[in-house]
Amino acid sequence: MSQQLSTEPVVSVRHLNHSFGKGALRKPVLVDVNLDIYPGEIVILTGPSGSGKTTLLTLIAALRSVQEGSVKVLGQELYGASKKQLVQVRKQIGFIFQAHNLLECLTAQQNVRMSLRLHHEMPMQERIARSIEMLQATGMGERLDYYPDSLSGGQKQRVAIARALVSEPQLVLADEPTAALDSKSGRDVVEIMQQLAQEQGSTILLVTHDNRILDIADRILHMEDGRLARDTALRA
Ligand SMILES: Nc1ncnc2c1ncn2[C@@H]1O[C@H](COP(=O)(O)OP(=O)(O)OP(=O)(O)O)[C@@H](O)[C@H]1O
Repeated sequence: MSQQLSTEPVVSVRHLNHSFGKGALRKPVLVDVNLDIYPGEIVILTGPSGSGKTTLLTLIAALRSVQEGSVKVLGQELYGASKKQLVQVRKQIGFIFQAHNLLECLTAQQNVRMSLRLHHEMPMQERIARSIEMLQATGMGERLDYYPDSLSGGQKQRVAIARALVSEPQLVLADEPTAALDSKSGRDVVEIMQQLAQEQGSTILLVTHDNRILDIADRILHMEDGRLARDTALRA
């Protein structure tokens, strides 16, 4: 990706090591991980269960502390960063998880609008308009006022995508977004993610076991035993 080499990476990881447990029970989970992800890339992180994918994703998400090495996200070094700095980074990331984490007491539209609550400068009318627009873009325009318990798994995941993307984050992190879905719904949700991210110029890092969606990636990173074993470019 020659044109990207001159661009600053959105995510840059150097010599990252991570362990769980202490003393004799200490278990290394990530071993000397190095990677760069550039603006606009869709990168899939795959590998066997227990290979460290979620641990790596949560470190990049500023959801756990970096023990050793460097993790730079959107220009901020996370090693040694303060709580305030970590919160600041998290605010700029869109999250999509397997368990969509929608608030059951809020409608689809209210769930999406929640994502804009930190945008104090944005008038309420605009927040509402953007939330509706994003739900329409994910094919949920007919169900704006539905509560999560009356939506199917695929529909909930579409709401979760709308919620993650409505603030136009530079970085979207997704952990098994299709795991709870049948193959058609799974394909649909990743295609929506791909299309919206392309329109917004967002970068996506997506952890999955789902071989049916690998082709949406620009690059596939394969983890084994805590190491990055392969880095395969699908599109130059
Ligand atoms: N909080 C924790 N405390 C102790 N060990 C943990 C913790 N979280 C994860 N582990 C261990 O770290 C290793 C890597 O876990 P991780 O969840 O990162 O793997 P994964 O590749 O995402 O797996 P899967 O595909 O099954 O989700 C596993 O052996 C797991 O048991």
